[in-house]
Amino acid sequence: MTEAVTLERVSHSYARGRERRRTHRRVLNDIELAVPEGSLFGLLGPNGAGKTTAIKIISTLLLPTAGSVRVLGRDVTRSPGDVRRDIGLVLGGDRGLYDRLSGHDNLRYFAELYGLGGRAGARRIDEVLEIVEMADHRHTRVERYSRGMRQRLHIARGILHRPRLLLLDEPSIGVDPVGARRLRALVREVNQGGTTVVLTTHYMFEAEELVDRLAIVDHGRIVARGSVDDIRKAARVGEVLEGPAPGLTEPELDRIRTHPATEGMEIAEHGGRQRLTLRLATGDDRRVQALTELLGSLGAGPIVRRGGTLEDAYVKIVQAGPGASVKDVSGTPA
Ligand SMILES: Nc1ncnc2c1ncn2[C@@H]1O[C@H](COP(=O)(O)OP(=O)(O)OP(=O)(O)O)[C@@H](O)[C@H]1O
Repeated sequence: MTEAVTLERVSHSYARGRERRRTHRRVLNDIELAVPEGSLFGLLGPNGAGKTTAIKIISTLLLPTAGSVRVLGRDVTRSPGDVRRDIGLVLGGDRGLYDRLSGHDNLRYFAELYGLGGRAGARRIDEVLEIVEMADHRHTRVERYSRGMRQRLHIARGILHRPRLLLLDEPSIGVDPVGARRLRALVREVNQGGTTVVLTTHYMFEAEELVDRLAIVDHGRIVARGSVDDIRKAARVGEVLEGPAPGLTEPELDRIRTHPATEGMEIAEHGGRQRLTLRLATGDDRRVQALTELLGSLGAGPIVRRGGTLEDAYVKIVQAGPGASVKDVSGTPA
């Protein structure tokens, strides 16, 4: 399988201060990453982990302090211009569009920058406006667009020149659930059209629904990588029991915590109500049944039994900290 992106021992430090007082802060540390061509790849991690920095390095906006980065077979340091022609970049936030121009005129401006003028350019603009379902709003000024519409226009701009690789930094941030669902469908469609996609997100269900491979970055290091299933298995998040558990006393919670079917227990407050999540130590139905009955007798319920989610795995991995070895949590190498 050919790789669309490979990072080998990539590190990056930002400089702070001036001249003799200058210090360097390392925010990426020996990153190894391989994104297969055609895949929809997720880069996940807590705030400040280094995801945007990695996206900026892949897109040639930043030079890595150390290591080698190849994008679609080219070295980003030696051939940044060639790399740029083949990639689309959509950074989060409100930057990058001209508010006073209509969606159509924004795209015309960017099309000309890409050397896509004339009839071919006009046809391509119509095409991408259809793809992102913005044709009806083409003549409306961008300042009147909702956040979801802006994000769709950003993606339209990102795919105008038919890039082989599309980089999306938090595409659905701040977009309402209906808009976010449309965005996910759009990203999937772009990927199914043959474009490799690398996206960052804080929404685990979004990653779970969209990506076929992912890497979790924490404090500038990769702490897990593989498919969603690999990560769930490697983090050993098996099944969980979950449900409301109002007013349990400490001794009652202890009985639940020390039950042989319980591996871990979390209590969360939702709207003033306690909710219990129990990671199961075993798939043995009789033991799980006994635990469910204990919960029922203590007034907890209704209790639901479900498989561990990517979010369960992510929380476990990130809480283990960057010191935890990659091999403890990662599946097959990404
Ligand atoms: N231009 C810069 N100069 C100095 N430090 C920076 C710069 N950009 C980012 N950083 C720092 O580098 C670290 C990594 O930032 P980065 O934006 O890559 O993280 P991130 O994983 O994308 O975070 P988030 O999820 O919050 O967007 C952070 O500590 C951030 O403060």
